Amino acid sequence: MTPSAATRPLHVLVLGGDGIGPEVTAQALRVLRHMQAKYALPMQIEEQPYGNATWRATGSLMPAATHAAVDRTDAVLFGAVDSLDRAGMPAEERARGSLLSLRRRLGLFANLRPVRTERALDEVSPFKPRTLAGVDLVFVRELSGGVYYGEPRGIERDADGRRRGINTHIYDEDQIIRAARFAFALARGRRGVLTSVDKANVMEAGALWRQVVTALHHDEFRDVKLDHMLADTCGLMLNRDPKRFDVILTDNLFGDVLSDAAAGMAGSLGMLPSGSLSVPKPDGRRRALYEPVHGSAPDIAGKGVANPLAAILSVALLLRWSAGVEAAAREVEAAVTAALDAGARSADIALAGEPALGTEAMGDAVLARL
Ligand SMILES: NC(=O)c1ccc[n+]([C@@H]2O[C@H](COP(=O)([O-])OP(=O)(O)OC[C@H]3O[C@@H](n4cnc5c(N)ncnc54)[C@H](O)[C@@H]3O)[C@@H](O)[C@H]2O)c1
Ligand SMILES: CC(C)[C@H](C(=O)O)[C@@H](O)C(=O)O
Ligand SMILES: [Mg+2]
Repeated sequence: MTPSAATRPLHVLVLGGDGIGPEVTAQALRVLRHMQAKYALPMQIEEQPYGNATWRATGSLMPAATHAAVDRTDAVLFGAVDSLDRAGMPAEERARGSLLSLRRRLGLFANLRPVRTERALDEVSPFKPRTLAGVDLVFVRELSGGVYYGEPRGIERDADGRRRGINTHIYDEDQIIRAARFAFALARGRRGVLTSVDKANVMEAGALWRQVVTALHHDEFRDVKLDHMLADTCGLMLNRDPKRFDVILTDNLFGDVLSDAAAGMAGSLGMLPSGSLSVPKPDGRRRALYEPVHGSAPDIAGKGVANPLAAILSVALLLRWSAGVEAAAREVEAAVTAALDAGARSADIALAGEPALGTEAMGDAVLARL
């Protein structure tokens, strides 16, 4: 019999990955271990190698031991992948070890990307303080489908020998319902407003998306206010009137692009965390993966200057969604705010001429407040 989630320690698998991934994850892990001790959380933490350096050393992006750990874990704490630095890597290895196959293997479908603004960073953001004040939104990015996974895909030659790249954007209604139900329920527990974002005007999958979300709203969530918005308009509204948003439900590709675009509000991509969830397993737990929204940042990797706050805030999401300890999650978020209020700044969120802290010193600034 599967031990119940209440009796089995939460297994957390740490995969630092590439570039700044290991640097920011090291700070996130310090915070996780601190909170584990402080709240006496039943948690088993395991680190495993993953990424391009692992491939160079072992011939595998994700060696067998890492694969096995993925199969038994409840929650992955992930750093970043560099999917561009893979010259010479066989296509099967890329596919086998990719972040997309990891997400699929874990059954992740709901990618939460909260965007909050910090008053201390008003000057850093290109937006006006009056636009930023009170921004508190969360993307629910559908993570299992769309153009990321649709078949056929590939680069082929047409009859004239010209190459063409092919990707296919597909959503079935079960995928839409699953993500939408999650997003409606989330909105119900927040300010009760869901904005569903699609391109129903040009894409059949978008038209279906809109129909399915509308029907689900009618059948199960009439107490939530539903708005539909085209994805390009959403891009505009995110910088004109971001306060109008509470929960934004959207597909895999639009969610990827729009969440990076929203990072400007938070002052830096180095500020945005994310958490991705599966449907509940038989023991009641959802499998999950927590990672910063940003990537491996090759331009600053190895210098010890990356901002670890997105990774640390991803730990807050782990504490909330996988460990179920809301108080601990809030404490981490409050410690980040307090560190910023006290002037702690990594280079990406420092004003010109302002002294900047390195990655570890930013971790220290948060830990000092926990
Ligand atoms: N989930 C992921 O692992 C993930 C996400 C996005 C991109 N990527 C991969 O990362 C690689 C690089 O992509 P990119 O450069 O377009 O995007 P990126 O997110 O790595 O970096 C974009 C810009 O933001 C800066 N930045 C990002 N995170 C930062 C942090 N924590 N502190 C300070 N500055 C930070 C970088 O220095 C860079 O200037 C690519 O191979 C891409 O596929 C991975
Ligand atoms: C690295 C890449 C596959 C990934 C995505 O597009 O999902 C990244 O951009 C993200 O935002 O997590
Ligand atoms: Mg992205």
